Amino acid sequence: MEPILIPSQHNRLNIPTEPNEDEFNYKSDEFKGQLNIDSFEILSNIGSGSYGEVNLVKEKNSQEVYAMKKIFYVDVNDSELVKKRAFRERNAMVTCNNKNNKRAPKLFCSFVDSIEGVFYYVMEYIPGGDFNTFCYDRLVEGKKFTDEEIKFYIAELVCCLESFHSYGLLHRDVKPENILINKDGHLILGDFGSSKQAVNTTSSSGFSFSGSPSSAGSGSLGSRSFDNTPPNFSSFLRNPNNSYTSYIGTPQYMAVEVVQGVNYSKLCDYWSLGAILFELVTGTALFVESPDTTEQKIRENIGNWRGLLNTAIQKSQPNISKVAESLIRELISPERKRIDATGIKKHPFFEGIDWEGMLNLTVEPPFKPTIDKN
Ligand SMILES: Nc1ncnc2c1ncn2[C@@H]1O[C@H](COP(=O)(O)OP(=O)(O)OP(=O)(O)O)[C@@H](O)[C@H]1O
Repeated sequence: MEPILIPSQHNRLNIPTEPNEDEFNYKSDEFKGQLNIDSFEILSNIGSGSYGEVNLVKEKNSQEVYAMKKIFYVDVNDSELVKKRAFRERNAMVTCNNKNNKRAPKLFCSFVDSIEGVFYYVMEYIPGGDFNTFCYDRLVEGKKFTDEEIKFYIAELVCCLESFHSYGLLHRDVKPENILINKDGHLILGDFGSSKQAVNTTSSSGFSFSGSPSSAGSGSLGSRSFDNTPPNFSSFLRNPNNSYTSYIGTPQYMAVEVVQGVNYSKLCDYWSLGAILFELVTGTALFVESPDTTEQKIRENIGNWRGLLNTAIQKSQPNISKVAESLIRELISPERKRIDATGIKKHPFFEGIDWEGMLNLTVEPPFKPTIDKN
């Protein structure tokens, strides 16, 4: 299901009509090629989403292989919104690069072709496919995830989210399709088009933060604003006065506060994690009754989450352990009560887990993808 955005909410953002190439163009230290589409040979199509497509490409000089995402911004429904998403994505990836984040695809370069109206991102190719396909295949094979497997994958996602949030970024579209599997079987968080960066609006009293409209439009923002990580960042994200209200995400995984259009914080990503946990444990989606369930109905279901969660948990007995149920209820919960990474790590569901190893990607994944060498 595609992410939903309400354009009027995004028009607050002041983005130049023509994308500023200086702000969008980016080259990592390792990348020696040209910022030009002609420097790449397209090998195959890897995937496509609502805003563009991702191809496997080879840089002609170095013969290095990359995943290239292209996003078209002319002749599309809401060009300004698409541009805004493109800058957000670019900025979030640059931030992750600067922080040497191992849980995000590395961005080698980004550039814009203003004649064709396309944004390009040249990323590290993550070859194990997406987590949605992986889960779906398991379901079709009738192989349920074991508790140990679920523990591993949810812990990996906690590490992804914790690092992302630590830079002041909210992902806002956490769903299995946006999670990639690397060659070793570790999970990597992708698709930052819906992300939001808090802005350092230094005040006389030191750091203060707001969801200022300029956050998505500034090309260098990702690398600049969090060089001085605020001491009190997590409490900012919890503070309703400083949080966000844009309606964004993918219905089935959207937190109730996002659906209701009230203030939300990084905790919206942990609701999505709870919805994924429910799916891994039960093999069914929490707020979707059938493939015919409309987006409107899903939103209504999320509004009535308490009753639906109780019924869904009852229906899933005895397949759902008490400890898994407890973690689901800590995540699919009102925002003020929901736990974040700190709380999640202490939850008995994760008893015995090596969090240090998880963080460093040294815990062996339960599954290693077979990589097609061609
Ligand atoms: N770095 C990468 N390496 C390998 N595959 C990738 C990479 N980035 C994206 N993909 C594949 O391409 C698909 C589409 O990418 P992505 O989700 O970023 O596009 P999108 O248009 O923003 O999608 P959405 O509809 O979720 O907004 C992903 O589901 C994934 O399968």
